[in-house]
Amino acid sequence: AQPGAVEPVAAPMRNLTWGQLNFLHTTDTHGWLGGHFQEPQYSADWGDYISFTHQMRKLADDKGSDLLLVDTGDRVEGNGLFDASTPKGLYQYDIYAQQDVDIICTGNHELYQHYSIEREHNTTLPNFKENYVASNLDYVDPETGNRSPMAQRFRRFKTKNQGLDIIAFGFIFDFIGNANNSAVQRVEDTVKEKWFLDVLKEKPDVFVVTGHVGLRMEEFEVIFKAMRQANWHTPIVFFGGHAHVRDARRFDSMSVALASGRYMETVGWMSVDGLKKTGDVETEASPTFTRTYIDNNVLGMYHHTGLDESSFHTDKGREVTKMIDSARKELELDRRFGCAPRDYWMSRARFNEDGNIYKLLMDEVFPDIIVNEDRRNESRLAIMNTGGIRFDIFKGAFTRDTTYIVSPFVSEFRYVPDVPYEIARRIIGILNDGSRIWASPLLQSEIFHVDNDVPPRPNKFMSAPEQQAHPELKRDAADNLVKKLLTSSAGLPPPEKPEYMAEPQRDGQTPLRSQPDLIAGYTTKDDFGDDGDDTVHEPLEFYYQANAFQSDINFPPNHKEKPETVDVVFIDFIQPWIIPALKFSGGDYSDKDVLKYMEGTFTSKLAEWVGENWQGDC
Ligand SMILES: O=c1ccn([C@@H]2O[C@H](COP(=O)(O)O)[C@@H](O)[C@H]2O)c(=O)[nH]1
Repeated sequence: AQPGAVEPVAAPMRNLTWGQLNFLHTTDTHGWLGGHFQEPQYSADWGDYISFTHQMRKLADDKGSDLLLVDTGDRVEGNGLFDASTPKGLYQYDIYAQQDVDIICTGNHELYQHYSIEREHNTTLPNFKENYVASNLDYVDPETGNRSPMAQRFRRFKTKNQGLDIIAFGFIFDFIGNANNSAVQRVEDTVKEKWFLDVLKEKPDVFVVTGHVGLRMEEFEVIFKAMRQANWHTPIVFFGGHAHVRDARRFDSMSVALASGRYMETVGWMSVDGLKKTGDVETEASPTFTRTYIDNNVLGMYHHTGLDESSFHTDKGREVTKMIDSARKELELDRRFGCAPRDYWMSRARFNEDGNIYKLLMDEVFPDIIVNEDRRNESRLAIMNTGGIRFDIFKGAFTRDTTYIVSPFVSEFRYVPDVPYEIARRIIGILNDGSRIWASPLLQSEIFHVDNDVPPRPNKFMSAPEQQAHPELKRDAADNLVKKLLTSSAGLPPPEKPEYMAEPQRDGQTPLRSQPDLIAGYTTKDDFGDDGDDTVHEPLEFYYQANAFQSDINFPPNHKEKPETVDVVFIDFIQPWIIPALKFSGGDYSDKDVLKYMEGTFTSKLAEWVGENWQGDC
């Protein structure tokens, strides 16, 4: 682990089950190759992971089984190691490439910016060559406009020890926010293509579908159905991501899926037994599957390899730890901007209570930072999406690294000037509407006048991915909130607590037992049961948060008086929802009415604010 990281403590552990074919899975690492400095249970770095995979491959060789490494994208954006350099990723791509990943695909974060698509194409692709699979993603040459597959559409190979015949795919969900030097083909169209249908006629021992796709998203369903229609008898193992959660899903008796969390907190383990090898007598495979979510720390890695501090680490692993350490120093990631006076949580505190990160932004940060000198005296509503915040703030040093961990995006603030307050006040309620208005075709044609075939995106995409993945039961609670928001006079969350804020939610998590030696962490419940986490944890609390939050700035001091008009200021990422929400509120606005509000990104403004306001000791 990195120097300065807090040491992990031993915790009650569950063992891994090995099979014929085994997988280690990372996803949504978002630049956290240095591990977590303030959370010991996730403190292993990419160098430790390299030592771990080396030792696990040795174990596989000894057992005569096979081990494959899979990564399902979103390797970039979310940590100083990637975001703090100019250009972004100056050190990250090289550090990441020290790992031998057998199957790797692309996430949406590799595609938001023109620049990161170029890096994916000219760096990650050559680094991983035939291991990189892009089943529904094309690269568009910025000079010629020519479109060609980002990488091969599928990969066929034999495993090292048993010669198992594998066909692997690499999908991305139907993402539409990509820069124009890439093109994502809809999954439902891809599975109808001749090349795909031809591959399904083959009879490998296993299909491995990697995808930057949440396990409960429709895209995996579509792929599964298309595959089973063409091929009834081959086991299929899916590896997904994007939702930032630990999850496992059973599609049928021969097909399962695994998702392995986020931010290098989790290394996913999947084992498959009962496979039939090509050439075996013509009987059907009757595979069995196991899954484990490994907490990313060296004590767990020692446990699973049966090694210790003196025998576990490899020269290469140590070398990569040094690469990370020196990159962090070059980037001055430990440079302290201020000291957070307490913890601020994204979902471990209620939306409107002290200690909630959005409350901190609404009440303290936005009124200070959302200022355009020429319009300083105008009343304004400043709106941002909760998903724009990516991580909690822990009490103590707030560093250059923390800035990017909390806010990695390059988003700026825009505004629509002089909007009648009667219209503007409704926006926040509509952004947080938990009903299905955003999916309604009527709304699309009658209110938004959308004449192309791209419907308004569901408004839950403004919230944090972890929450987007939460199951249906939250919808009713969200609907109740919306009713209150829409009828409340300011369009702000009403003063009384909506029902769902009253008690913490723990779906996806099962309380285990309360033991004094347990540390708080994931207690996952998936289609396999509730014994998936390798470390037995005390459950974390989870409170549902709104999609977007709002600060009323420079309002008349007497709260009963309302301004005639306000500037509607918002983070640029949510413009696709702000304009429809304005229309829905009765305002005839379009993208043409949107102007830049001020210089600087939210990220840079947050760092400045911390520097000016959190100058205590830590
Ligand atoms: O510029 C951006 C990009 C993304 N977001 C938020 O992130 C999620 C998507 O996160 P994944 O890591 O891809 O799952 C998106 O829904 C937004 O909530 C953002 O706010 N700004």
